[in-house]
Amino acid sequence: MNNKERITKYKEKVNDVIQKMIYELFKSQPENYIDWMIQYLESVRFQSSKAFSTKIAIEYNLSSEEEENEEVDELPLPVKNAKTFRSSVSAEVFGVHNKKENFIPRVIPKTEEQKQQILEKLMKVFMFQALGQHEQEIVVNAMEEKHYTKDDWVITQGDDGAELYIVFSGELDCFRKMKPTDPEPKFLKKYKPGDMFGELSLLYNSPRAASIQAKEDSVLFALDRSTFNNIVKDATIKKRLQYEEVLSKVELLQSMEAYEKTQICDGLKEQTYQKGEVIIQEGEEGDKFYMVAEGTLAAYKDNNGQQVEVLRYQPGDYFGELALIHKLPRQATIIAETQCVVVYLDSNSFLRLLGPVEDILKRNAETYKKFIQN
Ligand SMILES: Nc1ncnc2c1ncn2[C@@H]1O[C@@H]2COP(=O)(O)O[C@H]2[C@H]1O
Repeated sequence: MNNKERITKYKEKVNDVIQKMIYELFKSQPENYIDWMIQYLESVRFQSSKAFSTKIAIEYNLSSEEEENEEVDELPLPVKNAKTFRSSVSAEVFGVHNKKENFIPRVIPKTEEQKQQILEKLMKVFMFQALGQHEQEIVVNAMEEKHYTKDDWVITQGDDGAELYIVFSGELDCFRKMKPTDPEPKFLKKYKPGDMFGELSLLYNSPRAASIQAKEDSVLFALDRSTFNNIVKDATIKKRLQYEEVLSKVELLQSMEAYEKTQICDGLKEQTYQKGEVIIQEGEEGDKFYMVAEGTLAAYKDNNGQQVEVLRYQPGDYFGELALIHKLPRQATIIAETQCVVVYLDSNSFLRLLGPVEDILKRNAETYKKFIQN
């Protein structure tokens, strides 16, 4: 490429950003347009960094023609040509258009019994678990009961999304066309009572990434975009961004789909240990699976009263799976060698979310079979 061509290409790139910014600016007409533009450009910088694309990494639409033959599950930025599924992610993701101050939550009348039933289901969904009582009440009040008969489509891939759903009763199937040219969508998963879906387009202001059909008569509770935005969206995005980086270092999870990894992020809890603190004690019952986010740790086994070091862990490593897979007592004591940050899943979430890598876990566990008591 000669210098003239380079400048032309450069101009195109700069113009593209400026034109989009002006378009968004005129659309929202903020009073303080300088602050708005700074915020917008920061969001674009964040958006176009590689870190961002792997972090948001929720591209369930398709990208450019060159990639047309690949199954893409990352977010291609910026938006490309008309042959693709619509893939834009609005600046709303970054809070530019979020006007929280005017939020008046909707209230759909319900009996106390209905409220209790909704709350019960809500508390099984990770992203609602951390809510305070007042926020829980707002969400429960805003939920709308919806009935679908067998074969009804609840969500159609490519549509705009206005609600997320929690399954109260019934069963639904999730399908997705991986490429616009696919004749048939691929079956992805089933949804049963207590499951949640339809959150992606609310989180990232993107088109529906998959289609969902009732397999039998089903009752769902729908939460509107405005309540979702004001109560759970920021915390969920923050958590996903924060932990996707931690999970990206865990080799075990590399074969998992981006969407499955986001589900793990939602379920993670975090704990810090000081140097010398015991995270797991040999012989005890185990109910958590850990991944190392920061610091180093070591595993010791008791050998006639002597503690013998058998393994070391660093960021990206995991431990605590044996007790959960094989229902064994803890096979080693794990101690923090430095100050450590670990993220963990409880045993139910571990068994549910790590199903796709169970074989790898079992295979890897073979390597320390020699340490396991008969
Ligand atoms: N692999 C997947 N990729 C994208 N969406 C998925 C996947 N599995 C389940 N879904 C759900 O399907 C929903 C379709 O609507 P949304 O894009 O709003 O949110 C999506 C997710 O809740």
